[in-house]
Amino acid sequence: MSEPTIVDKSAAGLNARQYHVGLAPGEVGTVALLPGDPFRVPMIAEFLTDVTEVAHRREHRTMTGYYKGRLITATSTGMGCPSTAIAVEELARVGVTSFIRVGSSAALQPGIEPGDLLVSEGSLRNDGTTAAYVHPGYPAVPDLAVASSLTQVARELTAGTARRVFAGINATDDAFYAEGPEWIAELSRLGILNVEMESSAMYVVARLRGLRAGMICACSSNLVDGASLYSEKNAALKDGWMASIEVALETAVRLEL
Ligand SMILES: O=P(O)(O)O[C@H]1O[C@H](CO)[C@@H](O)[C@H]1O
Ligand SMILES: O=c1cc[nH]c(=O)[nH]1
Repeated sequence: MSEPTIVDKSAAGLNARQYHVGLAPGEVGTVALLPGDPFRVPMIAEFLTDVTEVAHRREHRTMTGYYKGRLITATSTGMGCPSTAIAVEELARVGVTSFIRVGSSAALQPGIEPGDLLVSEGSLRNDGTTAAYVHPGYPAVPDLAVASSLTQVARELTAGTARRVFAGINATDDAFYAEGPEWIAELSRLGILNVEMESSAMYVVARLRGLRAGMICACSSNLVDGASLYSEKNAALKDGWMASIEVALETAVRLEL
């Protein structure tokens, strides 16, 4: 029997239109904002001029446009680490070098309200995707300059408003409905600020590929204060998303990402 010809995925399709995101080199800029939800990509486009919808395949919708003269790309990751890792890998192949996730996330410390802003200083990797890439002890961390700028800009843009800014370590979970009371209490006891489902994959893939990444989320609920996704205060989330998008765009401009 002849030897099998094993495909090397790290070499296949490098300069091609990418299989999942549907983008080709030259169609995007160097910085991408990454919301989870495809319906939030047009919310980012509201801040941009000369907007083009470049592609929409599966959960990955992409629009480009200009913010203060800088070409910005917005691509949705879908929910969870598997599709986020694919989006980061494929966006990197077509020219993106910096990623800022603008998401929603549940708070794990008391006193944080829906709509408040949460900047990530690192992620507890409770996901399966990054385990496929790296050793269990490998850290999932943002680019330090990006994280620090997100915090600084968020504080500046929210000064004098009711919206507050928190910075700290988040958790990245795989299973939204497996977050039971014991797990929530354990994360809170460890001082974890908030939980979401994508950042660990974005951070690990970005570090492995020599790229920059950061995350700013709007608080969607508070799992230790009884504010669930189904509570009335959730209306504040949309304003929080818009605020987080503006912070990410300003960061892209200031750091020339
Ligand atoms: O609103 P997005 O950015 O999707 O983020 C959060 O919302 C989803 C869960 O409701 C997960 O994707 C989680 O990370
Ligand atoms: O993982 C997540 C993300 C948002 N909200 C939650 O309750 N859990």
